[in-house]
Amino acid sequence: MPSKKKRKRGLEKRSINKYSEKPADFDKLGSLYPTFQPYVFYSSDGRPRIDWTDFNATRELTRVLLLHHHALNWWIPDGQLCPTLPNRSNYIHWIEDLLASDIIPVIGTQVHVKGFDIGTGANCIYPLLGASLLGWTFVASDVTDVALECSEKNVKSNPHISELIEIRRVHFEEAKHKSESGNGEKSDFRREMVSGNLDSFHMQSEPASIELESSAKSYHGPPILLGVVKEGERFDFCMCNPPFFETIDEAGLNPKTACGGTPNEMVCPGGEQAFITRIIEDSVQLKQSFRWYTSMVGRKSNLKYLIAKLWGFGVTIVKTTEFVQGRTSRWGLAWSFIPPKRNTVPFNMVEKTSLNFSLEGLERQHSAINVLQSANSFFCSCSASCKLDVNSFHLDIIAASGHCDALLRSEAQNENGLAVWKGELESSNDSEHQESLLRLRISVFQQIPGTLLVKGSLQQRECALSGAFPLLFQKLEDHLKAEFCRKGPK
Ligand SMILES: C[S@@+](CC[C@H](N)C(=O)[O-])C[C@H]1O[C@@H](n2cnc3c(N)ncnc32)[C@H](O)[C@@H]1O
Repeated sequence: MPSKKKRKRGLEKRSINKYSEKPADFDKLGSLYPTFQPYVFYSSDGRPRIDWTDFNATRELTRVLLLHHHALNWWIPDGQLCPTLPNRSNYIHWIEDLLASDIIPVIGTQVHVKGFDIGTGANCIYPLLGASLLGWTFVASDVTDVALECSEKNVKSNPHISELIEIRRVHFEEAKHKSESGNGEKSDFRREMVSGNLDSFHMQSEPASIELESSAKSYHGPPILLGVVKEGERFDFCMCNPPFFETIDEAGLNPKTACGGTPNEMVCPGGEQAFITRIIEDSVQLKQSFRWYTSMVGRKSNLKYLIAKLWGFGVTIVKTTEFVQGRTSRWGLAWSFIPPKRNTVPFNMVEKTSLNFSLEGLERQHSAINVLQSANSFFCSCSASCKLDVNSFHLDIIAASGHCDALLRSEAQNENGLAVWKGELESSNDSEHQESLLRLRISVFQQIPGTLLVKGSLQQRECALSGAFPLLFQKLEDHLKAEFCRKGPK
């Protein structure tokens, strides 16, 4: 049963992901809901199926599942993005886990869990699930009239949770005014956009007059968090299923499914990389107004780019997860500016504590020791503490967040910097400081002549920086391959 009112913080029951194990039982749903029955047919093996390429079928399935499992009334107009519930539920449950882990402490005295859904869409799916399953309160933003009107309708048709959800229009003019009023914020959208003509907005071909220097792909669109979050507001988390694509052609809308999705929902200039980069940049300004900032990411290459960016901005923690649905993977990315709690419960920061790669095609004069020495200088360049053991062919590294930042941004410290950092690492007995250090071991083994295996192992999984391990190891791989591996036949 959905909760009737806001649940107090700490009284949250862990919810069950209804979609994690079994696929939907079309037979049962068809017999319970006559409006769904016409969409169910039986394949030659006798299994009940629906036609995933029929938008009406996927929308009706979503409608009956929300009604059946969550007692939610729901509808969207033709062509609007129809959410797949397993994937949306996974995201909600992941945030539930982040909040429950308590690694990032609660801010202020807020009694109820409060989330911000960036781009709630006509379907308003995250607030509806979060409020009905967990009693969370939400501010849900969007920019298009259809999304705002329809999400409002979806909220109102569920009176038992309607008081928990505020639908908030993103006003272009309001944020522009803020940026002109001298708070130093850059404005990158144009006056004609104030009219609210989002289609012309999406079609604008020139880049905006002020580009984001730091993003490879720049976002020029309506405000996202800055200018939408009100003065003094505090949130436990934000979440976002961003417009993933740069063009509607790129969206290519999976021919095997019909989940709708208009250009306004699926596309933004610069795609998800630019959109999430803007969320990150807004978070740098809003800092501790949110306990966790999160976003869904559609491409693994963007995930790597965004994580490196985050460390560069001095976040205290980065957490990722993979959401797998059928053959499609999406990733969850979370970060915070709040220092992690002392003596936190073990927290599953990375899936793998051991990674490896091979160095192939090595010249005869290059041995395992040369590779270890190169790894040693790689980590020393950022002033991490390194201990090379040439007898056992391994290198032990201890790095603080500043070292990880520097390595991920490829910035080495100067000699003075090295002394300060090393001194800090070696002299500190502070348990909190020790707990927040990343400890790695790099070992090198000969496999066959000309091929070495480099193995990296995380020595302490429960460390706030352990999320940096795969990224650092990837950087090391690039560094060693560039130095030792032959490019091709000479
Ligand atoms: C991919 S849809 C996600 C809809 C819904 N949250 C879901 O998961 O199905 C992206 C949504 O973001 C909205 N959007 C685009 N730019 C925005 C902005 N600057 N602020 C708020 N919403 C925005 C779009 O109108 C669209 O509804």
